[in-house]
Amino acid sequence: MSDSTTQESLDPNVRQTAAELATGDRTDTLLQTDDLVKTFGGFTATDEVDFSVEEGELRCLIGPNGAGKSTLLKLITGTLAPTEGSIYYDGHDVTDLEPNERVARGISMKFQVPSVYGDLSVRENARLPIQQFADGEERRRRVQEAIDAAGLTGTEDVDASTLSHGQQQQLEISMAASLEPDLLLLDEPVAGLSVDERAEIADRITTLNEEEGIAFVVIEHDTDFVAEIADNVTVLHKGDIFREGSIGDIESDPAVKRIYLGTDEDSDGDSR
Ligand SMILES: Nc1ncnc2c1ncn2[C@@H]1O[C@H](COP(=O)(O)OP(=O)(O)OP(=O)(O)O)[C@@H](O)[C@H]1O
Repeated sequence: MSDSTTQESLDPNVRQTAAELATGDRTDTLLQTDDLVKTFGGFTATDEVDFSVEEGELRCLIGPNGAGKSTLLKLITGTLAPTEGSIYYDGHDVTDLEPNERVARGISMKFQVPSVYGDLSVRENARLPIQQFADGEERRRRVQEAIDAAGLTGTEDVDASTLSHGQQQQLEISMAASLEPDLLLLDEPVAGLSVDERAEIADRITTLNEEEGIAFVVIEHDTDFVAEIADNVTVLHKGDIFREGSIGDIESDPAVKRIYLGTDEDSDGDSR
């Protein structure tokens, strides 16, 4: 959905670096958070986070429980409002936009818990996001494509509650992808799934990334799954970015091992 027209490039909210302004070049950064802070009462869940995603990138977000991963994704979608800081998407400041306005800009999210409507059929669920912008034959075709892409051909009329957990996750990824996002955020998409279901979700994510150019941020605990899908990994710890790199670099980093074991006092002299 990103479309940098001449009009948009005159938008006073467009953020460009001094170098870009000097040369007229734009980078390929799709998302950038700037000193993003979220506090709950006296507790800081994200602490001045500068997180970025390039166009078409597939990035995994890992970190111990409570590191602030889900909070960061909710700030990006607008489900949570930041305490301080800014979020730039496709060069525009989207910090004050409502979640639905961010969806219209191209940010889509699938939450940790499947949120398909169990008492609606597979077809009715698949139709929900599509009916906002397509009707008639185009709507029918796109709904069927979403169902087929989820591997659910033949289940169109059954209640979604009768699907397996893995099928519900597939349906929900289809629903998020049918909004034609440029950035899709997935919070633990394979939690509780079987080995076969995990492989199918991995396939689905890499296909959407490679064939449709959708950039992903995927929260995941299983490093084998991360290694299978991700170009790049960000490690979040105590609400801030602790490391970024390839999964190979991250897995062999002793400081990362320590934070997972909860013995990280040596790495930053702090514990939370
Ligand atoms: N609405 C809230 N009110 C108060 N505290 C919250 C709220 N949401 C999150 N937190 C706290 O913020 C911290 C970060 O939570 P978050 O869910 O972002 O972590 P996470 O890295 O996604 O963890 P996990 O891997 O366990 O899902 C946690 O200590 C959590 O208890």
